[in-house]
Amino acid sequence: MAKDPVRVLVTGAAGQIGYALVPMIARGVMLGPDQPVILHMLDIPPAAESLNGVKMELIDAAFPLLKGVVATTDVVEACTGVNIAVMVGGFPRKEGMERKDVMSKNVSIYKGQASALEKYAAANCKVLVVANPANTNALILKEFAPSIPGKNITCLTRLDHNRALGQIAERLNIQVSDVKNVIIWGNHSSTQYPDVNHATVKTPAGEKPARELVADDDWLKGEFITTVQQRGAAIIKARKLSSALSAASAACDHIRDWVLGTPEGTWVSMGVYSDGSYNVPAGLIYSFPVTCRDGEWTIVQGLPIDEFSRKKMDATAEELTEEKALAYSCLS
Ligand SMILES: NC(=O)c1ccc[n+]([C@@H]2O[C@H](COP(=O)([O-])OP(=O)(O)OC[C@H]3O[C@@H](n4cnc5c(N)ncnc54)[C@H](O)[C@@H]3O)[C@@H](O)[C@H]2O)c1
Ligand SMILES: O=C(O)C[C@H](O)C(=O)O
Repeated sequence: MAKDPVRVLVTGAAGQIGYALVPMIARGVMLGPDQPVILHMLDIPPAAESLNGVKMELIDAAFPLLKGVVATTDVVEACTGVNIAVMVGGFPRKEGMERKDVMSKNVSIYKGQASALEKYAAANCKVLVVANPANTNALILKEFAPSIPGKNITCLTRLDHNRALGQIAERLNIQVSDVKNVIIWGNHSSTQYPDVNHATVKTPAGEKPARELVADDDWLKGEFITTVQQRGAAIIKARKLSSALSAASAACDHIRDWVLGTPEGTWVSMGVYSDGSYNVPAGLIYSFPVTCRDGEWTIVQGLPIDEFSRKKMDATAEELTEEKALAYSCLS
């Protein structure tokens, strides 16, 4: 029997991530090849004509899974009945800026849209915040939508996770699909901690620790970490625009694994609210290793943390605590 369509909201849908993301969703990349979807696309009035152009292209692409398109500048219409909300709307940073430099513009958007989601989205709507500063926007959304279960509000660090997999694969000259279980801890910012201590690589002789195969601690503790931390800035420098296709693809990976589950023996990184695991201050939206099953994420517990990792995990938590205070000062 055909499945009922799932309503997926993409805010900022006329922007560059939106333009890459909506065809992926309509093709089944996010929710699977047998899951019909109805796309809800929100943008602001100056982008209305462009948003309508995206709608025209979606119709022209004749996607078999796409059962309807709502393109609107009305936040209530956009949020009504949605099962999944991918929050991309906001302003990207430009060359030379840190992600928190877009804080004052973006957090107020998230405060406003929190109420609309709370009132009009479907019960149990899953929310993914992509717009920067992603963790803090998600925190604001969570705090201003108290009736949405905290577990349903997440932010995107899967792009950083995928970047880390990519760097290990490039270094070892192997397929990226043979690398797994890297971790991004903390903020989607230059203080994030990409951790390979538990990562493994599939080899003809079985799974081996990535650290052992790379066999270069200086690189793993130095250039590997800074490359992943600074990758967003490197893309902006190269394209004069921030990452879009990789961000859209990572957003699909995040929702797909959350809804359909992570493969056995594999974890992924998601920005989720901290319950105090790994001594991360409770209540922050912090990136952890998680497994997903039956539509719920669970933080992977019990991983040994060495002193090097501890310092980096604490530094990124501290930045998130500061960002939270800054966000509230922008809102007041
Ligand atoms: N978390 C991540 O991994 C990650 C990766 C890449 C980009 N980003 C962030 O995603 C965001 C979007 O990036 P982009 O390159 O698509 O930017 P963009 O400027 O191309 O698109 C953003 C869109 O949001 C719209 N918008 C602005 N205010 C809005 C509002 N109140 N409601 C709805 N829509 C609104 C704009 O009109 C625009 O169409 C940025 O904040 C960027 O920094 C995050
Ligand atoms: O770095 C940015 O500002 C965009 C995005 O967060 C990224 O990581 O590519």
